[in-house]
Amino acid sequence: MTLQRGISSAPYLHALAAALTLLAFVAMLGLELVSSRRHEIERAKHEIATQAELLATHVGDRLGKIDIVLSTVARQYPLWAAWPAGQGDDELAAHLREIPDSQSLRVGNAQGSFIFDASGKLSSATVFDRDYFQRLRADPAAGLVLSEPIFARITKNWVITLSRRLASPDGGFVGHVQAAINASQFETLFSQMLKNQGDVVALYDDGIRLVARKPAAPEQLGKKLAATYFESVLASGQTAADYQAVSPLDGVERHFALRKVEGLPLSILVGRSEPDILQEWYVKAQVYGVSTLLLGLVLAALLWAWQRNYRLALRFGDAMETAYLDSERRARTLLDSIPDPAWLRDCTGRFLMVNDAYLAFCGQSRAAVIGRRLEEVWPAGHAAFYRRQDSAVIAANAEHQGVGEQTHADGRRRTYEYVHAPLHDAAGQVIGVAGFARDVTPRKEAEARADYLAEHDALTDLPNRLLLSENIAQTLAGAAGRENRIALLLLDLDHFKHINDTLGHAIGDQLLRELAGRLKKTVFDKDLIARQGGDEFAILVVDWHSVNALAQIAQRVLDAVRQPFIIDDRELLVTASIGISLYPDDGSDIDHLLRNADVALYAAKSAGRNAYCFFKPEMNARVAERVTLESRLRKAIAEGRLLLHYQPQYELASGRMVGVEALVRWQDPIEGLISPARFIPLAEETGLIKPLGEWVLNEACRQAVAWQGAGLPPFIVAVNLSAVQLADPEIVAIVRQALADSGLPAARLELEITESMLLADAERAIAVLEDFRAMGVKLAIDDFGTGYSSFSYLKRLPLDKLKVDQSFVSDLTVDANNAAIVEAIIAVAGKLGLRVIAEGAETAEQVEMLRRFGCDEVQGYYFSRPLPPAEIAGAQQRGTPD
Ligand SMILES: Nc1nc2c(ncn2[C@@H]2O[C@H](COP(=O)(O)O[C@H]3[C@@H](O)[C@H](n4cnc5c(=O)[nH]c(N)nc54)O[C@@H]3COP(=O)(O)O)[C@@H](O)[C@H]2O)c(=O)[nH]1
Repeated sequence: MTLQRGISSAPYLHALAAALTLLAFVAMLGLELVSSRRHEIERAKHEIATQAELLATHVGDRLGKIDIVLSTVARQYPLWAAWPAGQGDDELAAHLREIPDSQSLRVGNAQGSFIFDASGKLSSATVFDRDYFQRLRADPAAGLVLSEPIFARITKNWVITLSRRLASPDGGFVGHVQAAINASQFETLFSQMLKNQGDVVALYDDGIRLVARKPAAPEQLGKKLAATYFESVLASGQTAADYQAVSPLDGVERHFALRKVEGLPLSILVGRSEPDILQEWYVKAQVYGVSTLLLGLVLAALLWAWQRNYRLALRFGDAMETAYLDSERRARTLLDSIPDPAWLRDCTGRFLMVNDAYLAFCGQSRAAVIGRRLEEVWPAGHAAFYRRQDSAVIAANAEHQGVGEQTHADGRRRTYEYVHAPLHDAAGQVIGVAGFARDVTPRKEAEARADYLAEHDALTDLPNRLLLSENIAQTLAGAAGRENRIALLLLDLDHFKHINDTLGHAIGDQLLRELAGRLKKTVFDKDLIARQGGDEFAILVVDWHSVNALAQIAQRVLDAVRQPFIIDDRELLVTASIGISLYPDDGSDIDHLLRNADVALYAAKSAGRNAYCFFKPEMNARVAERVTLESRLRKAIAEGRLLLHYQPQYELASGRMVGVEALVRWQDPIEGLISPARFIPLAEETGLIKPLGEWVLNEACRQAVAWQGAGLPPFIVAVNLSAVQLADPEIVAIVRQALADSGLPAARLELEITESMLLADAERAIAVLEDFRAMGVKLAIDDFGTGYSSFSYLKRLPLDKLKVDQSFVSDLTVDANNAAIVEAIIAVAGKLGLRVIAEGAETAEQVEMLRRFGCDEVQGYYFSRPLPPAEIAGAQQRGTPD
């Protein structure tokens, strides 16, 4: 780019140079032409001068011979007077033969008549009137006299006569001797001298009369030339002159060479016009001009072609450069779009090209890398490593792939997969190495993470079922034949589903995470804790020595679980159940240990939860029974084999039946009535409690309205709500619908809720209870005293009644502690404005003590067992025994 911009003025310089060259050439040609013109003119002048001199000499010679003859005759003529007639003619004829240029030789007398003639024939013509005759007659010193060209009267042609005076011994004029030269002889002679059409050769006498001329000018012959330079030359006595003048004869300007004929009154004038002189020069000038023109045209054409090619070349160069830059930009863009380092190095390890990722990788600027050798970019160790790789690729002329670790410029240790490939030129020679390194750290980490997650639980980061199995297998393999034993504790949270359903999975997950943390702190490091899935955890305890120790571990775990969890500012109380199986007593492989721990877990759940159980072989039978029971219960619900019994509740003060508690019964065709204590926990675990509980609610409301319709006085119907039901988001709507469907006033429905249900998620429980209260439904806490409710907490609940758990009532009269607890509950309830009902009263003593404590209501076998609906009227009428 820079180069092209730098030479962009070149076309103008070249044009200038060409123009100057052409100008110089033209100047040179001009000078040469001027010089040659001058030379041509000089040469012509020299030539015509030479011609004039030659002619003058030649004419002088020829006329001189004639003059010699004339002089001889003139000298001898006095002798002729004695000669006989005719001898003079013979003498003249002999002389005439000596001068062939003369066509005649005659002698005339003093009167101008010819008296001798070399031809032997005398002409009668007289020349007395001729100027030359008069000059000869008048001038004794006339010498040779030439006539003007005259038309010969005898020979009838143009002649020039040469005459000499014939004198008597006393000098008197006696005549003249005359030779005549045919004027055409001069023309013939002159024509030999003519080189150009415009050349002129003329012979003038001293009177500047034209004697002969070529080209012929007959009308001018004998006439005096108008005053010219010629005249002044003769006048000055010069015998030679070269000059330039316009001919008065034809008006043509010529260079003239004037030469006097020596000894004769004649002058030769040779003239040549410049156009004739310069004929060749003109051709030359034209050739030069045309050459110059052609050269100019050629130069212009070459220049044009050169410029055109130059511009084409420039455009091509621009296009090439643009294409190259585009190509390079595209390559760079492509290269830079690669998020991983890529580079090209030559065989000396010098960087040819790198992408942005490479610069980030090495932490250098582009300027610090491009054109630099490896050692200038990388520390010595790295550079040597890369150089070895390059050398191997160059030597093998083959691609090489590998994986390596490298510290990125940002300081992070990264794993790279790299490819090195030989770089070839067009001839296939290796000229360098192309490299590409992909940062596979995330993938490697992901693979490591995947490997980890394959054996670990993502939520709690505990080993998962797979790793547990592997550990058990390994531990069992190591334990075989050893005294140390292995125990598997399977832990499951009680009512965890309730927490998930009511508080959401995020809270449930957080609870599980925190639980995992607690479990880890509870057992030894050598013991393995794994999450089996859901809310089920396994603890592999190794090297235990006694069942008691295991029991302590289990209890420690249960205690840890029971500690309140604070999650999202909520206090959550949960319990867990644990099943324990022992190696090798309860199984010699993983599957048996797991299965039997699960059976023991179920036993712990069945035993009331918040407990641990060691596996016992007979538990398997119970599990089998449980499976059977579940399917039968489903069938019973579907077939309507459930029914309700109602246990009366009496007010101690009045002895009136003030309410009944609805208690579900299962009328099995084989077993008869099955206790809810057997199937309610199963229904809760399987979810069957929802349809079952809804049925109980609807049936109890319907029955209450039916009693009222049958004329019984109004009394309350208490219905048990399980934890699963309370967690149902639809529970408020279900209750409202039951009241609406039956028409039972809300104030006659009492819902019994256990303490533990409220404690699991107090905030939500309070909200639901508020909804019930708003509806007008009465609320009672069932099994009160078995939980951990504080009085401050109780105050927040919209309750109507506390139902003292029958475990306190049954020992009331024999256990002072229980009595104290019951008395305290009744006292506190009184302070909170709550009514108290005691359940499980079986004896009059118990009733009496409860009355003394101030208990409001009593329910128990002492008054009545749960009764079919039809018997409630009787119970109502009977009232209390006392
Ligand atoms: N969620 C629901 N739970 C229910 C429903 N129906 C019953 N149940 C619960 O089942 C458990 C066992 O009930 P059940 O066998 O009916 O026993 C009740 C009474 O028969 C018994 N009781 C009453 N008085 C005495 C007594 O003097 N002695 C004695 N040994 N037992 C007595 O107590 C049970 C009533 O308990 P409670 O509910 O706490 O008031 C039991 O937990 C029932 O709650 C149902 O529809 N839904």
